Amino acid sequence: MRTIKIIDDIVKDGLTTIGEGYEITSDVEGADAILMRSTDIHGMDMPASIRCIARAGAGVNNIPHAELAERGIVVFNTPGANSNAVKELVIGLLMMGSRDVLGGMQWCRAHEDDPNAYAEAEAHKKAFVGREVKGRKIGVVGLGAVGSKVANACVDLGMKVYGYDPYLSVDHAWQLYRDVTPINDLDELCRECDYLTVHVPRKEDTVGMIGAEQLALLNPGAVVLNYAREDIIDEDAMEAALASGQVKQFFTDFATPKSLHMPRTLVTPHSGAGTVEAEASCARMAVDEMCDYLANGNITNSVNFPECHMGTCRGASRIACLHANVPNMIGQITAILADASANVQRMTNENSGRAAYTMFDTDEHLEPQIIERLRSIPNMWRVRVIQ
Ligand SMILES: NC(=O)c1ccc[n+]([C@@H]2O[C@H](COP(=O)([O-])OP(=O)(O)OC[C@H]3O[C@@H](n4cnc5c(N)ncnc54)[C@H](O)[C@@H]3O)[C@@H](O)[C@H]2O)c1
Ligand SMILES: O=C(O)[C@H](O)COP(=O)(O)O
Repeated sequence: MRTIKIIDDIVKDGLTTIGEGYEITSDVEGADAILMRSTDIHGMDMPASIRCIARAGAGVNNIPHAELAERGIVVFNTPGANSNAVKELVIGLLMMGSRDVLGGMQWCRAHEDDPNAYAEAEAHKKAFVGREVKGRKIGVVGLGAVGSKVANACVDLGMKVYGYDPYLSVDHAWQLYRDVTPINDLDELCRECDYLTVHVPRKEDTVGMIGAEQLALLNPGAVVLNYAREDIIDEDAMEAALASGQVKQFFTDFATPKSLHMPRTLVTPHSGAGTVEAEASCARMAVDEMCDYLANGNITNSVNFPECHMGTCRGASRIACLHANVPNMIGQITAILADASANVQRMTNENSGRAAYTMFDTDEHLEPQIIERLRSIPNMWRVRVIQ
């Protein structure tokens, strides 16, 4: 029986693909895997039993995945599974930023006991006149699963859409409408934008990437949206831009002590991915990735190990080696197997960044001392006997 510790609120619907042979445990100690969302687990005492962590969602800045790789723990996320939810909310807020919807509604509510409200509303409605997004310029920072959908939706709304993403994947490039103009320079993207929206992961080069300089390049009275992470946009710079009127309205998904007190800032409680559909599809994808890894050693959508697929084990045994991406690892592994006269049926090796993964099926079970020899290879992070 393999055990899974669930951290965070994972919807029941999303757990339906957990098959037989798995049980949910309340204790992380001794668990095989963790299924989680946004809880920050930096500094968590990670039990040696944990083999993988599946993050039901996109952002993994809450997980020390590089460090965990060296402990042989595979971290998964669920690319794209909540991107439509974020897109829909961002587009809704874009509309709110163009028309003072909230102000108008508040005015009406404030007049609920006024018998002349109907006539007064007619007289007052001029105060809530907005502008149309059609023909306006929007800059989209990050054109991944969310950004590409937002960019395309803005094209559909008749906006002039510009995108900045130096690491744009081929898949996302294929998904982008031709009307989205790529810009290779962030400042150039920001210049004269009426709207700016950020959709990048939180990492070293994205923290604070939108600062005073970038905000000053927007058209006066611009609307800015942050549905990525709280510190992609420098909060001090945003506060100053709101105070000066350079930014007319700021929408953010992050209720930081500062954002909650900034003028003309509408804060949502990290609800970008908050739809029943997105929660279920993230959880299902995370569960599938986790179960396939625990049962078969296959790796799909890991952020700290390469993709690796060998289907189910066809031999007597399947061994997975998680190790550093350095020369001569395969040489050392195969030398030990040759020494043991082990017949390898199938073998695969993949690498990405600092990590590599070697998996093989053998005709017979390997003796425990052979497994120990594999474990003792320098730079070997973990050896799993899967079957
Ligand atoms: N508010 C929410 O509930 C919510 C929901 C989903 C995602 N997010 C956040 O949004 C981020 C993006 O989500 P996604 O699903 O689109 O991820 P994604 O990985 O599909 O897309 C991220 C894109 O950012 C690009 N990028 C990376 N570094 C960049 C840089 N320095 N400059 C410009 N572009 C850069 C990548 O090339 C990629 O195309 C997530 O990492 C997460 O932090 C928030
Ligand atoms: O990165 C993500 O996918 C979002 O921020 C959603 O986070 P959540 O799973 O905590 O809603």
